[in-house]
Amino acid sequence: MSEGREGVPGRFGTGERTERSEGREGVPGRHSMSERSVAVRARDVSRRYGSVWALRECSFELPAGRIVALVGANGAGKSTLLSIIAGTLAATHGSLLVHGRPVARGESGDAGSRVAILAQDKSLYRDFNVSDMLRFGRSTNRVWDQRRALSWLARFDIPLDRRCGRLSGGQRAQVALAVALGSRPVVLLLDEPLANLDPVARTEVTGELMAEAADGDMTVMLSTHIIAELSGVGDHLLLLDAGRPVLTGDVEELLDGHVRMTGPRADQPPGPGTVVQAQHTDRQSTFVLRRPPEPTAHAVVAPGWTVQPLTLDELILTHLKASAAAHRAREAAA
Ligand SMILES: Nc1ncnc2c1ncn2[C@@H]1O[C@H](COP(=O)(O)OP(=O)(O)OP(=O)(O)O)[C@@H](O)[C@H]1O
Repeated sequence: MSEGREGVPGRFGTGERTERSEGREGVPGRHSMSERSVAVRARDVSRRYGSVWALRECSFELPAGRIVALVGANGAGKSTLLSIIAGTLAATHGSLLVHGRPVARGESGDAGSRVAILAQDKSLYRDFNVSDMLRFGRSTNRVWDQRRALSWLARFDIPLDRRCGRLSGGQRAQVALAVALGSRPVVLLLDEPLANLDPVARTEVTGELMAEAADGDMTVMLSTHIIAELSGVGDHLLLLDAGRPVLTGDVEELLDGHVRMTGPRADQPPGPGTVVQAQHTDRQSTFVLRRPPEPTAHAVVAPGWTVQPLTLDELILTHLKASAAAHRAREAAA
């Protein structure tokens, strides 16, 4: 047999549901989720490799039944975080709950907290044909939904009798996804899985995944460092920079909660909110503001100032720049 398995499946922990939590990390969202709707809750999760901190004090909540885009530059800690959620890697500090249950390494799981991870190097058994891969999925998972796996493959015209080694990279990604979906995970983690798909297939796959998530109350978390790939992919965002979450929340709410204000040179913006970025010329100032949640605060626009919304790309890049500046300031102060 050639390669190792792809990220077939799951992991799971046992334990009790815990208290409702309010904690938020980085930049807060507008409301905290009820216990039932939280798929993943991380508290101060950190991971060190030797002297390198890949993740530092990550605290966040991810909603159930949604598509979460995990975004960050190369080396930001995305794969490390996904591996910790999957239970294939231990955190150095902190706690992580999947549907209220602690993630523990090496356990076979219960149905309430099954996590499937599709890693970047998703190798299938090259000598297996696609049907063999499904049989393999059935034999290695306590829960197996053959119909779901088959229907995914049919939707994307993947021939069942073709050996995996003879499939294109994109088709192999589809087989790996079918096997992962067949294990009926409550959380499906996709580590840059769409890289081999062409843009049309990528849009189709993410659309289908959204439908699967909505139907089955499954949470999908997919990582990418390509911001341009993001559009329409996720409805919830977790942005990592240098191992720390710098922005997390519902994409629409985040977009709604930020504005760019441009006007005459000023030290402070004319409206309320947290300044994420300030840029000045001799005559003009531009502020990106995170607005406070109160609706009344939205109305304030001073004479001579214009207020514009941000695109998702702009929102992400602005927060990444702000995070990098804060990082430099921390280092300078140390
Ligand atoms: N096994 C390891 N040993 C030592 N350092 C590691 C190891 N795995 C990851 N790192 C380091 O931890 C940090 C985070 O890596 P990680 O792979 O989680 O980032 P990533 O966001 O997934 O990156 P990419 O987008 O390039 O895949 C990086 O500085 C990386 O070099």
